[in-house]
Amino acid sequence: MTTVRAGFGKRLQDAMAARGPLCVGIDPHPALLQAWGLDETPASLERFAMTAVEALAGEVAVLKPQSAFFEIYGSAGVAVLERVIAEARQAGALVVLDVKRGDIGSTMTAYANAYLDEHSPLAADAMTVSPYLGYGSLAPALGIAEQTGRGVIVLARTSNPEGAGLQRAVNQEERSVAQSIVDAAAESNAGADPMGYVGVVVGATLRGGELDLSALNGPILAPGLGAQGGSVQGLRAVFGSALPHVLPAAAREVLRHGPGVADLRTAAHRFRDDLVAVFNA
Ligand SMILES: O=c1ccn([C@@H]2O[C@H](COP(=O)(O)O)[C@@H](O)[C@H]2O)c(=O)[nH]1
Repeated sequence: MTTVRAGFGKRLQDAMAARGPLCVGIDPHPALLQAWGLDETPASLERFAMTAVEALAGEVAVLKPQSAFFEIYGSAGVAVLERVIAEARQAGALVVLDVKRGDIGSTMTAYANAYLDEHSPLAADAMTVSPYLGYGSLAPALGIAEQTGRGVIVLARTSNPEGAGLQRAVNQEERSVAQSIVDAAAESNAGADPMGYVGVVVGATLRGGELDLSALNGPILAPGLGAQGGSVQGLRAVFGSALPHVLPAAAREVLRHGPGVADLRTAAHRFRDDLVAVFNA
């Protein structure tokens, strides 16, 4: 295990300051492949994903490949994912691998080694994890992330409508499940400056005021912009004073402008400029 530079919180803050607060998802949906004139083969997957990397990795703060869309193609798809991660990082983007893993501790160690260890071909800057087996079960991933200067981003209050029933349920301490995840992440980040390595996912599709994010001291990944109905203009209402820690994310909203590299870049720049205006308002 090799330690990389500064911690993930600091690296993310620097990237957002330099390139703007935008994370673009690399989600090779079958419908997007078709819209780009591509078929559903590993060669087309590679063409799609590497075009997105070429257009965006030198421009935006974070790229977030969605592992599922690569896994569809088996080992050929995973090989493309390896290339996406390596070349995006080489071009200066931070890579958050959206894999949403979560398991008992011993297996969690293996997942963390797969996605966060420097020597793994799939090592990203951060991975998404599911806390459904309990926040404590994520400890191996938190440990490896902290030691290697990487991040872990924990599902808290997701962007999809089906998440509400489970995530808004109230526990014995009268905290919602989502709030208890935010509170646990806040404990992991305590004392970190400028912010810690444990992020949470909170959808950009939510109404404001549901969660207290004031003590988190970590990144807030906010998917759901565009295709899922979340709006850039609505971000301040959703996140309030936590907005400086928010990393807004969109995949289809940017990728639908392909397959031209220049068109993708222009769409990302426009999106980023809209976000900067809202963050600075
Ligand atoms: O709460 C969540 C957590 C993750 N996602 C992922 O983000 C992208 C969203 O894609 P869009 O095209 O911008 O809708 C996708 O990979 C999801 O798995 C999320 O949407 N919500």
